[in-house]
Amino acid sequence: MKHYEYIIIGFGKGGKTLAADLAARGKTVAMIEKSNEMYGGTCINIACIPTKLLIHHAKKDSQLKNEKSEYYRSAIEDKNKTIAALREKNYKTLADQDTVMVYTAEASFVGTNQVRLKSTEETLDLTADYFIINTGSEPVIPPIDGLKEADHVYTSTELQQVAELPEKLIIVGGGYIGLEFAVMYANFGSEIIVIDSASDFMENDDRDIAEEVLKVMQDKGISVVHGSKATAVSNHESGGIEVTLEFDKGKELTETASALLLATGRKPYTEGLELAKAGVEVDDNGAIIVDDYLRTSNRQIWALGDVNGGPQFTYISLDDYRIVRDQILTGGSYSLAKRKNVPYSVFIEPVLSHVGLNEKMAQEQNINYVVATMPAANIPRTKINNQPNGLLKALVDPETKRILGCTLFSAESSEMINTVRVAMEADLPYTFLRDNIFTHPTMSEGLNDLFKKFDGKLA
Ligand SMILES: Cc1cc2nc3c(=O)[nH]c(=O)nc-3n(C[C@H](O)[C@H](O)[C@H](O)COP(=O)(O)OP(=O)(O)OC[C@H]3O[C@@H](n4cnc5c(N)ncnc54)[C@H](O)[C@@H]3O)c2cc1C
Ligand SMILES: NC(=O)c1ccc[n+]([C@@H]2O[C@H](COP(=O)([O-])OP(=O)(O)OC[C@H]3O[C@@H](n4cnc5c(N)ncnc54)[C@H](O)[C@@H]3O)[C@@H](O)[C@H]2O)c1
Repeated sequence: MKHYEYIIIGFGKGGKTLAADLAARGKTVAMIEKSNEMYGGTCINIACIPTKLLIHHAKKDSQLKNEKSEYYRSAIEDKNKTIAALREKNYKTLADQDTVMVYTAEASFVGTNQVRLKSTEETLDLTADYFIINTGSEPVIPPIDGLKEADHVYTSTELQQVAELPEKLIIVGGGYIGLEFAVMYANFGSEIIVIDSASDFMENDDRDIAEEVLKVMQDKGISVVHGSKATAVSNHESGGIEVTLEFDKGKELTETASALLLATGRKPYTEGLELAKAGVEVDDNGAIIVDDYLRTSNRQIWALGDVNGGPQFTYISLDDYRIVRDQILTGGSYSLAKRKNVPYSVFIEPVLSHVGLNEKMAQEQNINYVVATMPAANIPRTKINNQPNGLLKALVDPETKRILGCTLFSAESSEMINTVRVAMEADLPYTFLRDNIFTHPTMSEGLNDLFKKFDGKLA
């Protein structure tokens, strides 16, 4: 039976980065990926890269979109071409290493140090000294009557494969995927309804930010219904689908549409791994239980990325890699306990980015704060970009003058938020961003003005 020093299950961000590092040090590695359509993992094949490329295409000059169906089809074709090239590059990056073997097969544990690989051609057992599980997540499918029988019901992965632009799209779930797809398909020319079961739109965000986002979405013609669930779907005689929505505890409404997108969250993917045979425990949500060093209940096995139940972002899978790399290769001591201020960007229009606390969280945690807000339109660059929508907001600790959190709903906020995080991580006072030299005319210089607003508010 073939033996490796390391076996990595799943070609995700953390695992592939670790595999390359291990190979560079001459370690023997087996990378096991169950699908030849997924080399490089979720991000490059069905998530971040393809969706942001489609969002980019959707934003382009509307004159190009006279024939919106044709335009959409060509955007999907371009997306497919781009990710095929990325996939090949990712495959070669590992497969070309002398000490790495990429297996295209589904892995499951048969013992504490042994996995079984099943592909269409063969079944093969491998052993290793150490294992890294990096198998990602899968969509949560809500209980909706008629789902199995209805056509035109898609997850985000499936909808990206459909080259026909839906004339009208109902999106169940108003989280990251729901909002990004709503804006993207509205820009491609679809009519959009977003329904979410939460009682408030973007219920975890501050109301001023949520209201600003809602206003911008509605100005695009997107309808948002919160406190509502899809309870039943069926094929409609028009060729589309009929969706029954429940709202206000028991009231019902029927909508027809060309397609339905399910975007109600994602859960750790461990199906078929037979974790119990390796002594690896999972929690009630199906996430692999890990300690601060991402070690599972089997000390020879680590779990990285979405599968360990942490925040579901590619850059968190990469940060998980840093934790394991430190233990295996570089003798560092990075751990989950040291990870703070995880930022995020939701790629709507303008982009919504956040780091640290918002007012809601500060109040819930009884943390003293001073707040400042500023319309994005105050930033000169927005006159050039013609992107005046949005609101910037920051919280500062009145005692220490440190930044507690920041929400930027503005053009280019996905770049700006990283600057704010650096200031927070470096434990710099808010005056650092107030007085930092930013080039002009840029969106970043808006941070000077946002943080200047604290001057009169802080003793
Ligand atoms: C539509 C969408 C858009 C997103 N946009 C963003 C974004 O803009 N920015 C961002 O940071 N995050 C985004 N995310 C989240 C991000 O894609 C994930 O958090 C990230 O890709 C998870 O990476 P991972 O390392 O956990 O594993 P993955 O990249 O998910 O890799 C897991 C791999 O394991 C394989 N696998 C599973 N089981 C087995 C098995 N038994 N044997 C062999 N192989 C197996 C799978 O086929 C898969 O290739 C998005 C997600 C979605 C769905
Ligand atoms: N830009 C990014 O970084 C990005 C983009 C897309 C996805 N992602 C990642 O992918 C993950 C999954 O995204 P997502 O949008 O599926 O999940 P999510 O958790 O962000 O949002 C799910 C939404 O669905 C709603 N919901 C749940 N059940 C429902 C039901 N039965 N009916 C109606 N609404 C319901 C919830 O209230 C919530 O608002 C995210 O957690 C995120 O980490 C990140």
